[in-house]
Amino acid sequence: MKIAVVGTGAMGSTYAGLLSAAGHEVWAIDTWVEHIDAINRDGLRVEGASGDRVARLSASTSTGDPGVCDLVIIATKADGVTAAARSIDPLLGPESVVLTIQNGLGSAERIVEAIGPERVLVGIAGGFGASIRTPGHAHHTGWETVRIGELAGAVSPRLRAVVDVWRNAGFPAEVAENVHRMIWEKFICNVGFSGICTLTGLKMGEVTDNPDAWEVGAGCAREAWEVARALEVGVRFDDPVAHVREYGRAIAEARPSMALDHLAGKRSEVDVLNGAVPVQARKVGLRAPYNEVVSALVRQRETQFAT
Ligand SMILES: NC(=O)C1=CN([C@@H]2O[C@H](COP(=O)(O)OP(=O)(O)OC[C@H]3O[C@@H](n4cnc5c(N)ncnc54)[C@H](OP(=O)(O)O)[C@@H]3O)[C@@H](O)[C@H]2O)C=CC1
Ligand SMILES: CC(C)(CO)C(=O)C(=O)O
Repeated sequence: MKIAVVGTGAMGSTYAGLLSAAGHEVWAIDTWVEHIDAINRDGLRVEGASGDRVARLSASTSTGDPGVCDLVIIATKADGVTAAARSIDPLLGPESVVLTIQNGLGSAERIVEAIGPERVLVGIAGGFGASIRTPGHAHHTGWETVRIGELAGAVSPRLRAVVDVWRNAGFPAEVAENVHRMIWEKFICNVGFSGICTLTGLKMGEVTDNPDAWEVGAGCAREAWEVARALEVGVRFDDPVAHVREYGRAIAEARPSMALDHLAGKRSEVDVLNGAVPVQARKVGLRAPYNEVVSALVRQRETQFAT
C-alpha cells in the first residue's frame, strides 16, 4: 500500500517507521525541515517498546511530492488537523482513505469540515508515550492498541483493510464500532495525566504514586467520566480512577505530549483535553472544578510561550 503520514512528529514517525518496515511505500510529510532532512539522509529510527530499527523512506515538507496514496494518515496535533487536511488534495485519488489520529475532542469534526465525511476514518492511539529524541529519531515507551472506526459506525471493507495494514505492521489494532465512545474512553485517560504531569513535571507513574498529584489527576479523570455518563456516551468502565491508574502504570516512565510540549516551550492541546471538560460539563449542567483549575494553570503558563 502507498501511505503518506502527514505530521510525522512523535506518533507520526512511529507510525511511518513501522509501516515502512512492514514493506509499505511510506512518505513522511512534516513542516519540520531538520527532521525531514535527517530522515532523507539517515533514515527514520524508531526505538522503544516495538524494538529498534531504521526505516528507509521518503520524506518531504510538501504534500505535492508523493503523488496519489491509498492511505493518508493525519498525525498532527489537534490544532494542525484543519491545515493538514486542506493540504492533502494532491495525495487523494478516487479510492484514497484519510485516517486522522489525535487525542482529545473535536478532530473528527475538524476534518469533516475541511474535506467532507466520505473518505474519513478516525483513529485513537492508546498508551505510546512517544517523543522525538533528535531529528530523525523517535522513541515510544508503550505500544498499546490503535483503534480505528468509520465516522458513521458501520464496519466497512475499507475499514477492515486499513486495520489489517496496522496489524500486519505489528500494531495491536482493532476495529472500533463506536467512534464517539472510543474518543471519550481515551479522553478520560488523557485528562487524568496531561494537565497534572505538565504542571508538576512528574512522569505518569510518579503521578499515580504521589497522593497529592494523584488526587488532582484522578479528580480530572472522574469529572470527565461523569460528563461522559451524563452525555450517555456509553463508556465501558465503571471505575474511572482504577481504570486511569492502570492505564498510567502501563507506561509509568512516559510523559504526556502536553508535558513534552511545555518542555519544548510550545503551546499544548489543553483546549481539547483538560480545557474541554468544563465546556462539555456545562452542556449537561455539571461543573468540572479540577479541570477548570488545571486548564487555567496550563493556559497561564502558555502565555509565556512564543508558539
Ligand atoms: N505522543 C504520544 O505518546 C501520543 C500522542 N497522541 C496524540 O497524537 C497526536 C500527535 O501527537 P505527537 O506526535 O505527540 O505530536 P508532535 O507535535 O510530536 O507531532 C506533530 C507534528 O506535526 C507537524 N505538523 C503540524 N502541522 C502540520 C502540517 N500542516 N503538515 C505537516 N506537518 C504538520 C508538527 O510540526 P510543528 O511542531 O512544527 O507544528 C509536528 O512535527 C496528538 O493529538 C497527540 O495528543 C496520541 C497518543 C500518544
Ligand atoms: C497519555 C499518553 C502519553 C499515552 O500515550 C498520550 O496519549 C499523550 O501523550 O498525550
